[in-house]
Amino acid sequence: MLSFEQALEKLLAAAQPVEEIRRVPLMAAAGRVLAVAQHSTVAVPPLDNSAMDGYAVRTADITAAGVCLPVSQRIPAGTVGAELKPGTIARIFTGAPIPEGADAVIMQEYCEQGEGGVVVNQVPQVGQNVRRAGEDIAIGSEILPAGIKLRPQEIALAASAGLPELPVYRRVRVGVFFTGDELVQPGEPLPPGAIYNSNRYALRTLLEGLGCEVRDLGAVADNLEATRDAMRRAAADNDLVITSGGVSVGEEDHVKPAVEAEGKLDMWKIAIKPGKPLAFGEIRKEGGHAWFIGLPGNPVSAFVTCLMVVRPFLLRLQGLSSVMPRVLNLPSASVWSKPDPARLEFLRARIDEQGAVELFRNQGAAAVPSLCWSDGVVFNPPGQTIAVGDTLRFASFAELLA
Ligand SMILES: Nc1nc2c(c(=O)[nH]1)N[C@H]1C(S)=C(S)[C@@H](COP(=O)(O)OP(=O)(O)OC[C@H]3O[C@@H](n4cnc5c(N)ncnc54)[C@H](O)[C@@H]3O)O[C@H]1N2
Ligand code: MOO
Repeated sequence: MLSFEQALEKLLAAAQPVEEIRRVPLMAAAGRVLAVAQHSTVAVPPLDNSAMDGYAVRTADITAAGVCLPVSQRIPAGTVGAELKPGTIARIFTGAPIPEGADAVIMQEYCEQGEGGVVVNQVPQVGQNVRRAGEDIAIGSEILPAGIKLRPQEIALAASAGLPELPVYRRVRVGVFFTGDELVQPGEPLPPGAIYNSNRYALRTLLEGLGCEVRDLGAVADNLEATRDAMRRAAADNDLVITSGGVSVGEEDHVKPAVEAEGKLDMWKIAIKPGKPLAFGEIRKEGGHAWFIGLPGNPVSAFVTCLMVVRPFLLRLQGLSSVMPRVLNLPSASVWSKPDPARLEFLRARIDEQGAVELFRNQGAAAVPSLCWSDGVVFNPPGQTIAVGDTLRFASFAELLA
């Protein structure tokens, strides 16, 4: 058996970011992966400006509270004032540039109308309520590193530096299909011995959520010719082909022989639960190959291995530099007395209001409700029992599915 770390190491050693890079308008860049680091060609803010509505002053003119000074100009945001005459103050608004000669802004709450001017009821400090040019973004500085997924906040940062478009990696294309004579689609009647094809729905929505273009070939007849044909079609336009089922030791399935006939296959046993059997390989196509990953058929196994094993591989194809989920150390609210002696368990769990981890009672490899009830998974090392209060390593679905 491979350890979880060994399996990831092998996968990540194979994965390279897709080669094509395209420039897309900023508005279309959310959710994409930035291919080239970005630097700001402007300072933000561009000029020293006021953080408050009030009066721009020369601090030397106001050595005691109660001084009355004439207002020599008015500076709304979007305009640039003249040099501030000594012995005067300037009406100024939030975001407006500080006039030459002024070195502080007094909030209007500390000022009142006086005879022939404004009475200032505060002694200002130099720099008070002044936002310095470049204090948020220095000109020429790197604002976005390559290899990050662009969220609304990164789009905002690019916009504030005036960038109209960004270079992103092309979306990764994944072909999926499903074999198994027992599978029927939701909406169809369920004959004896049949089950609904839930993996199709799980994997397709999960992969789309991770930013992939998914080509879904649907259910494929359970014979070698149809499976080989589906492998070729799934590989043709795509970077990666994913199937579920037929990777264990049974003889009924055609996924393994189809991949062997159309490319190369490596059968792995990974010391994880759920999700021990996994097929990794490649399918030949014009000009190269598509990667192949065969997930186990059990619905929870397929879902969890897709998140824990396929996801890092996929993120690397997408061009992301950080591919492992953040793991938090949290106290357990549950007991776990029957750990697997040899495999790392991914236990479905949720976080209670105290921030403690509760384990779902049914950790079976087919129990889809465990995924819905949970907020994420606990990484439980082989043979480790759990008592209330023990520290658990937890990764959240909120992060794994985004
Ligand atoms: N003798 C052994 N038997 C099994 C072993 C083993 O080591 N020795 N491993 C077990 C483990 S672990 C898993 S996981 C499964 C994986 O089996 P396969 O990947 O070959 O999957 P199938 O046999 O095709 O299906 C397993 C299970 O999942 C259901 N299934 C399949 N596809 C779907 C789908 N699209 N949607 C919903 N459910 C699906 C299928 O009906 C079976 O119930 O093997 C164990 N056996
Ligand atoms: O470990 Mo299998 O993946 O039982 O479900």
